Amino acid sequence: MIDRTEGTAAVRADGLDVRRGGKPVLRGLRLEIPAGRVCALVGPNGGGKTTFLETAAGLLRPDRGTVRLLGEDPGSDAGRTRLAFVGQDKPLYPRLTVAETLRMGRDLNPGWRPDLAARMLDERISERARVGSLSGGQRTRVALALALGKAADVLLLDEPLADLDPLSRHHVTSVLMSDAAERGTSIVMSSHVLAELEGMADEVLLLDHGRVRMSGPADEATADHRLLTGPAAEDAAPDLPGVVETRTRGRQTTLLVRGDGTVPGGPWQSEEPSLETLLMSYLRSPEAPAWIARPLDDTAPTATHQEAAA
Ligand SMILES: Nc1ncnc2c1ncn2[C@@H]1O[C@H](COP(=O)(O)OP(=O)(O)OP(=O)(O)O)[C@@H](O)[C@H]1O
Repeated sequence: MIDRTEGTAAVRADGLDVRRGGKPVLRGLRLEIPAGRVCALVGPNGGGKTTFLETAAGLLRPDRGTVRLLGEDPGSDAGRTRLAFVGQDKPLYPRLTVAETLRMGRDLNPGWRPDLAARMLDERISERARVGSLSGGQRTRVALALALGKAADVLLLDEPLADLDPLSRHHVTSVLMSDAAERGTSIVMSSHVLAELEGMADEVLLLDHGRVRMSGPADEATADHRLLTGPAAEDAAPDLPGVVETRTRGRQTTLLVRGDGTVPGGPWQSEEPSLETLLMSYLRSPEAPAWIARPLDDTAPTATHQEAAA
């Protein structure tokens, strides 16, 4: 494990406002992702996931508020050496071979670990192949190899699994999980494939309209909700506090309820929701109050990026 990351959040955003094309995209984001965790970043299209990752990677400057990676400004030299970012566009040099690309990674990164980079590749990606001749999924694997070889403390990955086949997805998620377990790497990865995040994510962060809808440990999130199933008859649904969503299909009604308390009994069955069910309910219920496990202390100062950097 990486001792120097203990006690400091992998990512902390405080009052983060980011505008793009003149429009507010992130709106006063306040959140903390603990170090050494695998965080699933989810949300609808346009919710602000890419903008958040690009800001956390130091590629976009906040209009207001701060973002810190392991306590560092991500735009500083110290911040840049501790993070690796893989965006959706994966800019690689098409004329270089895979071997030349990895040599470039070695030359640019003092802490380069060829063994870590090699884990992302397999015999189907020839080191002699030019990057421009690879498929989209193979290029993703090369971009991930560059990121992993950097041996960074925080990996920020924007939909890294999106163009991978099922075997490659399995390979890449195993390599990422091993890296998190062996080196204590903090990983924040966005994805739309909610089922795949189950069992992989320690933390969940749901962004919608540039605001936090859910933030905290995945197991706490599911344990703090109940899925109630019962008859669809009119007026049969129990009147409970904390209902996030009510759905009726055929003769059955399901309620997703916040809190592990009251179970109505009678014909109603109660179980803990899966992470996928929970996230789907929150995605379908934009009016439900946010679930935030660790609200940030309101007394913490909120400086602008420019103030903080000065
Ligand atoms: N380069 C840009 N210029 C102007 N507006 C942008 C730009 N990139 C993104 N936006 C806007 O910012 C908002 C958030 O986009 P963002 O890409 O961060 O969302 P996302 O959650 O990653 O979406 P997706 O799931 O589709 O990848 C959208 O309204 C989008 O139109």
